[in-house]
Amino acid sequence: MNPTEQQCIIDLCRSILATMAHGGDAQAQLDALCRLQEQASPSSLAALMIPTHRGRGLRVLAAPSLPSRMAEGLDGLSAEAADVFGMHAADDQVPVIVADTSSDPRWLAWRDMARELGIMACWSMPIRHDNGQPWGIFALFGTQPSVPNATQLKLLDMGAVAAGLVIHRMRLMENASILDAALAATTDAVLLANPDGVIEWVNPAFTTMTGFAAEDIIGATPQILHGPLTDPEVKARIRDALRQGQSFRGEILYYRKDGSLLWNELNINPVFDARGKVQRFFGIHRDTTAMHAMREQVERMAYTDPLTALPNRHALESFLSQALLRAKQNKTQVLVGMLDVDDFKPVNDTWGHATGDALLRALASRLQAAVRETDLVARYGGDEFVVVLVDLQAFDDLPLIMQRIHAAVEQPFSMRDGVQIRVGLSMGMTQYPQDDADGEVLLRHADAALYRSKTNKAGREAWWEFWQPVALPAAADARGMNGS
Ligand SMILES: Nc1nc2c(ncn2[C@@H]2O[C@H](COP(=O)(O)OP(=O)(O)OP(=O)(O)O)[C@@H](O)[C@H]2O)c(=O)[nH]1
Repeated sequence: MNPTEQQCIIDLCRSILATMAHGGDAQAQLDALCRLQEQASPSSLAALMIPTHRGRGLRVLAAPSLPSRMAEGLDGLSAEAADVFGMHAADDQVPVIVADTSSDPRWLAWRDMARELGIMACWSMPIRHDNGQPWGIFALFGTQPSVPNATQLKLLDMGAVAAGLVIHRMRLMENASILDAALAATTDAVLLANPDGVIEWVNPAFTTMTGFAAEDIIGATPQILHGPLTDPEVKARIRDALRQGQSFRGEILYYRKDGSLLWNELNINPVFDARGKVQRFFGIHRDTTAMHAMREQVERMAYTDPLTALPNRHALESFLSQALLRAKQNKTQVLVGMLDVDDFKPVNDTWGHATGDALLRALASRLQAAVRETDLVARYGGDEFVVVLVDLQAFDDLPLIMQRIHAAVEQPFSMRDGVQIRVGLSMGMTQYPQDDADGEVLLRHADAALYRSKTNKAGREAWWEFWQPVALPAAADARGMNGS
């Protein structure tokens, strides 16, 4: 290669590098690469062609100097043409030189078209991806039959490599913009954090979901979303998983920017670099607040009596077993009282079921007001209620508590249309640990005591009855108490 040719290569190389370094529009760069080839090989026209979407034929990607008639003629060339240009050749970067399209047998099928378009020679160089897949071809069409000299071949080779880089960048940008569009369209919030958990990027749905704009949160860590009710155990699980470069999937309670609660189904995955080191964490957040509220409501309903809104029998059983456990630990006593309204049936019969319902509701709130917050009043069914009095050190306060409970029925119930209704109350009681340690047994004892109280309703001295293994007539006096 003589000094002039060497200089020519150096000049083109510099021009290619300048074009690449300039950045900007990929199409403009490809056009510039075509023009540089044309400068190096006068009386030739350059075209960059890439496979069609289905990969069978060819379409023109850049051909700034090609008359439109020629570009249209080349656009959509068949798979066979792509082969002739060397696109699928097994060897890497081997040019295909057709010195004379009118006599070369490889151009037989396009001879007429070539003559019509004035393509008399064609030098083409395949452009390949790292994985060997063909990305396209860089072709120079001569208006006269000709073969390239060594310099021209070298320049074509360099042009093809540079075009490959630009196409690669184009593909990356296309993929990135597809990804951007998908992330912008999803209703899931997406977050990208560095290995230290510092947030680097969030999508628009993240802002919609949390109220935090990108500028509020970029540079912070997801702890900005935590609050007093965020489960520390879940936080620790996330921390541990990420520290070990593992994924995390689970539900966490976050706080929106305005302080409102946000239940989130969280899916965090590490993104590794080529050496297997965590490079980023990719988090997808799905808002489960509505689902959570619904679940809580269903759970509440399962534990709540719909008429009085008191805890139901199910809730009573779990409360009682917990209360007994605590009482065992703290060596305190628990009292279980089963209450039944006296002569409630006539209320329904006289004033109607709706009035009966209203009375039960009013009685429920009076009973609830009569006990401490830590105690429990539950509706057991019909006109029956259960009180569980916890943390009793001794039974000294019992007369007072009983008085307060009975006070619930001492004032008449004011119903619609000025109707005043009075009812009585009966109660059967049992106590932990004296009578039993099992909640179910204690409830049975209280029921049995209530039954005895009801049986003696007409002639009884007290409105309540303690459970006794054997029915002793002076049960109340034996415990040193007097009923009202
Ligand atoms: N309004 C209303 N009535 C109910 C409800 N559940 C049960 N009852 C009625 O409550 C009454 C309870 O029956 P009892 O306890 O035998 O009737 P009682 O007149 O209170 O009899 P004693 O308890 O022996 O004084 C029945 O008439 C049931 O129909 C309810 O949710 N609403």
